[in-house]
Amino acid sequence: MKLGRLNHIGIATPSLEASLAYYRDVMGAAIVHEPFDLPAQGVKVCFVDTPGENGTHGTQIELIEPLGENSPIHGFIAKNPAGGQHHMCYEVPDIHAAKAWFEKLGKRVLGEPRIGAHGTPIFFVHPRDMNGVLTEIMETLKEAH
Ligand SMILES: CC[C@@H](C(=O)O)C(=O)SCCNC(=O)CCNC(=O)[C@H](O)C(C)(C)COP(=O)(O)OP(=O)(O)OC[C@H]1O[C@@H](n2cnc3c(N)ncnc32)[C@H](O)[C@@H]1OP(=O)(O)O
Ligand SMILES: [Co+2]
Repeated sequence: MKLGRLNHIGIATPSLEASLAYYRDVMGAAIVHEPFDLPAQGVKVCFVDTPGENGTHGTQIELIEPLGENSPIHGFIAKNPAGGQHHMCYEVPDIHAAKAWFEKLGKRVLGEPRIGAHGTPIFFVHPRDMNGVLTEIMETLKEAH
């Protein structure tokens, strides 16, 4: 597998509202996206864009707040009540080929590929197998022509 673009950095937060105020007032970010619920992933999400090339956005900050009783980030927020850096997400051209690659290396893929916040398939690889970093793999969005 070849390392792809860093699509987003996931930041867990107990309050999306407070985190958005921080990125706007302290970091000078223009907040252009609305928060939305992703019940299938147990999180409420809002993206913050960083600047990219030619007026596009670059790597995004993905703010995630627990949603529902079984949120996968409940444990993280319990250990880190103020929130913090939670995962890093890299793009790949083919999600199934990427999953096979990590599994062949003996890495623990957490569940089957499912649709993530960008509408393309994602999966996670256990942080203890990835140098301490919870790693999200995301299939690159194929633009409509
Ligand atoms: C918005 C949708 C989507 C997208 O499209 O982008 C998302 O990003 S959703 C994001 C939230 N979803 C997930 O995180 C799903 C995958 N995560 C999991 O399955 C679990 O969180 C986990 C990684 C298996 C951890 O489970 P948990 O029960 O919270 O923790 P444990 O206590 O069992 O932890 C085991 C071990 O791992 C360390 N750990 C836990 N979380 C992290 C982390 N975010 N980064 C680094 N390390 C982490 C934890 O400290 C334990 O370490 P040891 O004690 O040394 O074993
Ligand atoms: Co993510």
